Amino acid sequence: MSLSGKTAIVTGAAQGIGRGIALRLAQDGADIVLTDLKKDKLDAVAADIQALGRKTLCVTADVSQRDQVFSVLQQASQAFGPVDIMVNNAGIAQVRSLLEVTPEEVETIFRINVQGTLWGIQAAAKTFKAQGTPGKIINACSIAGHESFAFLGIYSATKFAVRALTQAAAKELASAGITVNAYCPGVVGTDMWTEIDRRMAEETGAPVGETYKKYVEGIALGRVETPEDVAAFVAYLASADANYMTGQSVMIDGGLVYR
Ligand SMILES: NC(=O)C1=CN([C@@H]2O[C@H](COP(=O)(O)OP(=O)(O)OC[C@H]3O[C@@H](n4cnc5c(N)ncnc54)[C@H](O)[C@@H]3O)[C@@H](O)[C@H]2O)C=CC1
Ligand SMILES: CC(=O)C(C)=O
Repeated sequence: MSLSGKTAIVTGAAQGIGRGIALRLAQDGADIVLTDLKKDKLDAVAADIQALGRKTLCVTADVSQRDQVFSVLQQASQAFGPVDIMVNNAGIAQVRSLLEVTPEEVETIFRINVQGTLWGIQAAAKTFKAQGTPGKIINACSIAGHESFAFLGIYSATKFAVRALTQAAAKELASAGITVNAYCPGVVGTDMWTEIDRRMAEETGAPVGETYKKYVEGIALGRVETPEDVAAFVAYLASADANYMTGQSVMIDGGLVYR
């Protein structure tokens, strides 16, 4: 489905799933506003997208800071005019026992994964309403937003919260023609999983590589997920083909968690 003439914003676009989504939406015809904390990596993704003939804008921003997220939307509008698609992808993982996790650690992950998504929903919805246009908001949830995992309890709680925000935002924004959905990947071979595996080894004493292997063995389709697998589904959510869908957090995990 063509996204020609559309402008999309992708947070956490410097690497991993966000990079994959940005490239796929550009392949489908959208101009892309890329935002992340990592300026150099953003510039490299922008170069790849420009090679596809699409326009880009890179904005360094921290999604946990509401004013920075609103500034991204403002800069996007100034550069490209109306914004059509907001992908709230940025997030961090955390491997910690529930008995040991500290208030500071809980606060950090909730500020990024939950508040970061909320500020993205707010800024995008206010922009779409001011433009008087429909729009699509797409959030990064996870299999961990449907089933909580040991030593990933706080991370899972943030993703359950993303699912709650997705449902409430869909209900609040439907009358404005704004749809809100979320993608729920399983085990995607990005830096996030390298770090989860490393920290699982520290927390549980499992050999490095063991946790990753165990999770991957549970995937019915028998292979690790790629950013492109996730991006293909996000491209559908961003397209007119998904116009009648809202409030859903859908598994795209190769068959790992069944709901
Ligand atoms: N890798 C996986 O297996 C899965 C990932 N997800 C979710 O998908 C999203 C992307 O994950 P990955 O690409 O794997 O992670 P990643 O760690 O490879 O990339 C995350 C990106 O987000 C950026 N980021 C982190 N904190 C930020 C902040 N405060 N402000 C702006 N940017 C920030 C990082 O700089 C990085 O470029 C996350 O929300 C994650 O929770 C969900 C399910 C599975
Ligand atoms: C990183 C993630 O969302 C998991 C545990 O699948």
